[in-house]
Amino acid sequence: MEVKVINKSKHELPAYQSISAAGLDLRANLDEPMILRPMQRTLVPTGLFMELPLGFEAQIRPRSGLAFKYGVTVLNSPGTIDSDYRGEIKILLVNLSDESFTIENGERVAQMVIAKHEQISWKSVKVLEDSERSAGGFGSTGKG
Ligand SMILES: O=c1ccn([C@H]2C[C@H](O)[C@@H](COP(=O)(O)OP(=O)(O)OP(=O)(O)O)O2)c(=O)[nH]1
Ligand SMILES: [Mg+2]
Repeated sequence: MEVKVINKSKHELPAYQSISAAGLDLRANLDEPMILRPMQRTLVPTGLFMELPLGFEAQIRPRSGLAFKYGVTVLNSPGTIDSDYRGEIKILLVNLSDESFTIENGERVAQMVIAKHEQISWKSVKVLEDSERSAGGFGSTGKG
């Protein structure tokens, strides 16, 4: 599927890093490195603008390596890019570690997965059909 994009960044368009990768790695588009102190959050610009077809969304997800090694993750994960959004794609990063993290220009700081989604219409009812689970949740099936 082709997606219209405007690339105002200093970098190449995001790419899949392997033949079957689900996510396109997104690069920080910065004039100078950004320092993210412990527990600090920031919006990282990408310089990318896109037009998703109706019925699709983009999800902004963390990169596991950054999360594991540095405690840096996407605060609103998965961030939602609506198909009618025409603004710059931004990445909401947070540093959950106890050390500062430097975001370099061009660093791949998150990944973007394009997904189909539905829009529903509500049908208000008085009763819902029962099920085996019924209202059980939040660990109701046990641990082991
Ligand atoms: O990680 C993100 C999340 C959102 N957005 C942009 C695209 C999205 O379509 C728009 C709105 O996002 P969302 O609906 O999550 O935020 P909101 O707080 O509900 O803002 P709004 O009232 O603008 O919908 O912001 C990003 O660039 N990055
Ligand atoms: Mg919203």
